[in-house]
Amino acid sequence: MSGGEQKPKRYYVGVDVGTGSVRAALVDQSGVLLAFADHPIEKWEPQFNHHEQSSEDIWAACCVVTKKVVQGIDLNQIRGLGFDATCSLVVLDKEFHPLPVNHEGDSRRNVIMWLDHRAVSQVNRINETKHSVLQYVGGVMSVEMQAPKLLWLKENLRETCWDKAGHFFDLPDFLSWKATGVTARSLCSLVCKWTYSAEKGWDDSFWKMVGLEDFVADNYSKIGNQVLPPGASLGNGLTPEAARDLGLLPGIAVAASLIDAHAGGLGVIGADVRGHGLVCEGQPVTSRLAVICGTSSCHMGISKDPIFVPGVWGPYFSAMVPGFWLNEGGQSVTGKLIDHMVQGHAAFPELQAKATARCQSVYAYLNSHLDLIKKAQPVGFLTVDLHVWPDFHGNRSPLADLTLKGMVTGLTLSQDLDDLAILYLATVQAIALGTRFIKEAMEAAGHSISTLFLCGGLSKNPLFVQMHADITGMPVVLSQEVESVLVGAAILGACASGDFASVQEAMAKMSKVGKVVFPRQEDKKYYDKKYQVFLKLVEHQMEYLAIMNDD
Ligand SMILES: Nc1ncnc2c1ncn2[C@@H]1O[C@H](COP(=O)(O)OP(=O)(O)O)[C@@H](O)[C@H]1O
Ligand SMILES: O=C(CO)[C@H](O)[C@H](O)COP(=O)(O)O
Repeated sequence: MSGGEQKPKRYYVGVDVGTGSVRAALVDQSGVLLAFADHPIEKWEPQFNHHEQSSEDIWAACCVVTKKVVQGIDLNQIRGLGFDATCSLVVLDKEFHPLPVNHEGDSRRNVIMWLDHRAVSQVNRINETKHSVLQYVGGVMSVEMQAPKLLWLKENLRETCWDKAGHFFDLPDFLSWKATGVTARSLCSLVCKWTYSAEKGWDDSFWKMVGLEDFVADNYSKIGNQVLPPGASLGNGLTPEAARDLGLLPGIAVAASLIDAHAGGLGVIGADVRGHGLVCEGQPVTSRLAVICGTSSCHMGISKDPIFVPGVWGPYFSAMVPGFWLNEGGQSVTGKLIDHMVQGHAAFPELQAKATARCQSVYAYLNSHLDLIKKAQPVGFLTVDLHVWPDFHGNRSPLADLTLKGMVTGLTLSQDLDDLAILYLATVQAIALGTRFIKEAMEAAGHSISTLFLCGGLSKNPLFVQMHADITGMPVVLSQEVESVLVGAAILGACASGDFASVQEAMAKMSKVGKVVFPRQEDKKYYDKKYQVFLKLVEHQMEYLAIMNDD
């Protein structure tokens, strides 16, 4: 190439399937987002605790957003494609057609969503086995994982679904199959949600013990017997049919995928932090906790050696950063809880009208309203007598108890906008207190965490970010690209293309620090007291349960 000529640019497409929408981005080699698009996806809740989606609807949304972000680009410059998605369960028949996961027989609804809690009896029986694989999910399997859902299908939809099924995919693996025709699964999905071990493979005795011996008999062909590390290139890349659907060229590299939280982790955890005054600058990467906050929040901590944290998923080997063990704490509803509290309040129509009049989101309006009513005190002090326990959808970590319920104490007769704003604040604080609870459990087991790296939809909320800093007492790092989960998906595509030698190299080059939010040390005493009350709330809930169950 002569001196004046520029090297052709290299781009990657990342696709992120969240709970409520699909997003795509065109990303360059330094991790800058050049184009972004999103599209909503359908959700059904046919009965309480049953949550379903459609894999065809999700794929159609992936096509819409991908076509949008590559508009006007020379397609030859797109080198790789990476997918991440929620860890929902997709069911297809032997010819790869959708099968119903519901009593109504509606085959369009062929996805049991990650937050579906239908398989309570199944997960209780699985946990009673005390099988050794349970050590690698924090000691207790979650109802949100795949084994209980598979058992539910076998026990409840034998003829219409189970007997006809040919393929059970985690959603991220469904997407990579749809793009390439390759049925290999990502190590990430299988290790985190399906009890696969990166070192030992499937454990036949587990599946036999829980009543799913069918998988052993057919050598795991329905749930995956070919496993690849995230970022590995799949088959011959994008098929001509998928290329047509997505508006890309056939043959471009497609990566083995990641669960969405894990893609967020890749997108933020490896950034160069020099020059930001952060204590983690002189510490190993294991001092960083990535917190991916969307519909749910996931707390991703890595370690060189396995750490067993009761009630926190993992340790999972190489499920996020290759060569590292991962522990994944979580809160099942966070964004969804904030939306629920705000939208269910009597003053919501007034809030909506006022926010619309100012062309603001309801959250931006509430944040400025809190600033107006706080008087001389810091905003956070408005909840001195209002406390929330946030487990409206059970506790994922560190109590691993799906029977726990939400609690609010400090209600008055008021239902005005001030009341809504303060309840919203107490809910945001409860979620941050939950993060502190998880972080302390991880530290008690051997993690040493000094810095939070936040991403996901909730990281766009400055109040949410500041409360996480103040309540945990740690600085919160936000990425330069607010859509860090998409950077993580693009890192996968970049690795599959061969443009980077390793996931670590791509992480270091493509994730960048944006803003850092430091804790207000002067408020520490107040939040320590809120934390004390927070822990009392759950203690009291358990006491109520004991009283009511006492004959
Ligand atoms: N601009 C914003 N300001 C405040 N909160 C937001 C904003 N955008 C999204 N959220 C919150 O983030 C949540 C959705 O996050 P997102 O990462 O899009 O979810 P998912 O990946 O589960 O689809 C919503 O429930 C909402 O509470
Ligand atoms: O279990 C998870 C990750 O392991 C997530 O909670 C699940 O994938 C949903 O993610 P999101 O809240 O971003 O939609």
